[in-house]
Amino acid sequence: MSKTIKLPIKPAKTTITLPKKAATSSATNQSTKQSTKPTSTRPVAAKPTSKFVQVAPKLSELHLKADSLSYSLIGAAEAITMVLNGIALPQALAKLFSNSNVEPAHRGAIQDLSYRTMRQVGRVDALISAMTTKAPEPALLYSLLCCALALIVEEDVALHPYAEFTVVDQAVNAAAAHPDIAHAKNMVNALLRRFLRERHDLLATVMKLPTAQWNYPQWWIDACKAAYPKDWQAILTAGNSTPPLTLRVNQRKTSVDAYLAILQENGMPAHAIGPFAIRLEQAVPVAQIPGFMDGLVSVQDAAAQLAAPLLDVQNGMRVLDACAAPGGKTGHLLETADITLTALDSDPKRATKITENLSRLQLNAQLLVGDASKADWWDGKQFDRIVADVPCTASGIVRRHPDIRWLRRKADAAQLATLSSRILDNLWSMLMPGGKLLLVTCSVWPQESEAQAAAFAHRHSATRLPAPGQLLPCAATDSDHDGLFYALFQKN
Ligand SMILES: C[S@@+](CC[C@H](N)C(=O)[O-])C[C@H]1O[C@@H](n2cnc3c(N)ncnc32)[C@H](O)[C@@H]1O
Repeated sequence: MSKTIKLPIKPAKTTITLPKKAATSSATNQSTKQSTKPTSTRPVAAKPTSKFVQVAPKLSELHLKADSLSYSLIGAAEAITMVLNGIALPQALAKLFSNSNVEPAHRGAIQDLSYRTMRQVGRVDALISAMTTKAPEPALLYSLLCCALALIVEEDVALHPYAEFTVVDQAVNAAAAHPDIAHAKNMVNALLRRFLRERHDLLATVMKLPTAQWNYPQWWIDACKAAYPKDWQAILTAGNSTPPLTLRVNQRKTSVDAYLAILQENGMPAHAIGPFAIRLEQAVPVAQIPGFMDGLVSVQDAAAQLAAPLLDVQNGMRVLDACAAPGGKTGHLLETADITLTALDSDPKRATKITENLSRLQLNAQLLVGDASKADWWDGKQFDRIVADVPCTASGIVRRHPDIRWLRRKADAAQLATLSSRILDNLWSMLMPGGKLLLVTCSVWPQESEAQAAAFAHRHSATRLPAPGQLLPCAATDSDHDGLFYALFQKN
């Protein structure tokens, strides 16, 4: 059954596309006909930690105004360069912000630009390739071109957030301000102006490449087509959309109707999209969400909100949330019934997020750092209910993490499925007879989801209870959610 998520796991560190060819100013002046032959995008293994990452001047040391587009462009280019070196975008941004003391007020613009660029990497990479004869170097130069092109790549100029010539000027200023790429400011100017002159022809040429058309690596497009021959285009399209801000109402403190009224009073249009789910029409920082700090609501995708009701927890039960960080489902389970909950995660840093979330919700759980495929953390008392929100490729949440598709490798799904099957087998022995185990993934790859569930049920003669199965990512106005998989098992 195909329908749609869960929270981010750490993407594997290694696989992004780095340019094989670098730009030269003279190359940018070649005619479109000569140089716009479509070439495939260039997924190659990431280079080891680059010179840039180690020695680049801090953003704060560049002579740029922090509220200028040049500053955001070079900041985003630095983040994208880290992604090219295999670092996940959220970590890259966190590193950039702390290393360069970027003021909170200026982080949003860099973040938006970085995410926008990651959603367009396949296309802008093909455009750079079409306009150059060798890869722009250093990587920061390539990233700056990607960020600038991402702002002007739409054919429909009405969709551009800035005037095109402003983007060109600010990108040139950004290059000029950074000692590593100042030498290439004329090339930046030439390439971007050439794009503006020849946009139509250049786009018509590169859009023949699936990687440029869809903004995914070729292997990903092929895998999606093979798994979903009818739905692959809709799935890829949903993965390129900007996700909404969806809230989960804390039923211990308020109701959907009461909270919608609070939002209305605060001039924040929103509507219900699930039993506890509310979608805000306009995303805002969490600090601006009424009652967020008091635990009235949490941020959680609508599909992820299905876990707690599916697990059917009752007062007094012993419940294990086996891969719990940052605690989205932990919080929801505790909001649902008076249970004794153990929240386990193998990553100590991520586990601290569970504490933060539960303290905001004023709820309690036993927090453990440990490996769900082992039993060294277990007290030997079986659980009535277990959630196994296992580590996966996160292929169902690429709209929230547009870098994942470029960081993942084709073989990751099989490797993660092997780890998850060990976790599931181990957890099954910790479940009471008659108890229920919920398998969750935020993947759309069958080997991590339905094939995993079927093999597990077969190995353990487990009864499969009704569950949504594969929810495909969906970005419609009436139904908006990530791509999650749910299978529910009962121990006989
Ligand atoms: C998809 S996230 C969980 C999201 C969480 N359930 C929520 O709703 O907020 C998967 C989690 O599994 C954890 N993990 C990975 N391998 C693990 C293992 N062997 N044992 C326990 N946790 C693991 C990761 O650190 C990550 O936090």
